[in-house]
Amino acid sequence: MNSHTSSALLTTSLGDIPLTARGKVRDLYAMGEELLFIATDRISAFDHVLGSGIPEKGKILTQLSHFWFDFVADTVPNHLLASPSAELLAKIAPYESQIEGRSMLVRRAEMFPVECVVRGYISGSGWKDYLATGSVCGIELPKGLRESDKLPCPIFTPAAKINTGGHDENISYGVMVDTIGEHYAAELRRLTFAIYEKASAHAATEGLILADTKFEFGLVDGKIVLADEVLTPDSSRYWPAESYSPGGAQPSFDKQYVRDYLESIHWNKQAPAPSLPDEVISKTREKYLEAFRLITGRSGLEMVR
Ligand SMILES: C[C@H](c1ccccc1)n1cc(-c2ncnc(N)c2C#N)cn1
Repeated sequence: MNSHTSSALLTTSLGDIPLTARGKVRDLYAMGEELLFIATDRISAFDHVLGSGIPEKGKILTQLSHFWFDFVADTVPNHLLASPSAELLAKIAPYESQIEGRSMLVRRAEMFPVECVVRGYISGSGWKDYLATGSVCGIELPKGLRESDKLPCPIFTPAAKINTGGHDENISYGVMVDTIGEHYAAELRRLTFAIYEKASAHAATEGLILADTKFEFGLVDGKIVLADEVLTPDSSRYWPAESYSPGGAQPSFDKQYVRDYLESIHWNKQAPAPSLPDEVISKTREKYLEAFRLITGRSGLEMVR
């Protein structure tokens, strides 16, 4: 059993810690006010979880989240548990070897039902909305933009979480205000821009364009905290600056080998997701490690925490 299958084997609980939420590539277990956030080695592409995992992907992305939580800690507090209870540590001890480095112990937060997306470049669903309406989330953009163009300034483009596992729905800031109130909407927008400014500047020093990213926030003891994973290649678009060329979709820093392979076999997206050749797996793992090294400045995958 390896880590991209282990969470499948821990489908409903980790010992007697019940599964509380399961995403395509992440699992969340809950014990009272303490949660265990596990990143698996599963990889998704074109909204499908593929038949092969990427060894250590969960660990690499978890260590990236730890790095970024620390990097922006003076801007926003986060949901990481400063001191997990002895009871929780005892409960997860039997699984430590499976989840070491790819799990975060976090505090239960009252999550805002909004994904806080910030875009420095026009791409993905933002590009589709721009083509259709000339705007994104009600924000009118200059005419004549090309796909992947850098925007005159970053834009805040929230999305409503769709629990059915479908695509989240881009909403206007006004709808966000109606949903969570003006105070929290304004504060989450401010924090989103502040974090993006710091993170994109750091990424740029390492030759990476942070094109866009998605944050999730919650309330712990009435205070806003940054939650979920943060600034990982799964929650962000990272592009290599050296090959940046607006006018079309940019190569994904981490998933391009997978995408190219799936295109090469003319995969019918209605069919079960295929497994990946060893070469695609190993090259993709190398890209995740490269992102880790560039962003953290660490040569190996020694744990941040
Ligand atoms: C979307 C995400 C998710 C993660 C893993 C698997 C499926 C979904 N999620 C995060 C929470 C959550 N709830 C309460 N407190 C928290 N600190 C967090 C966090 N992070 C609920 N869902």
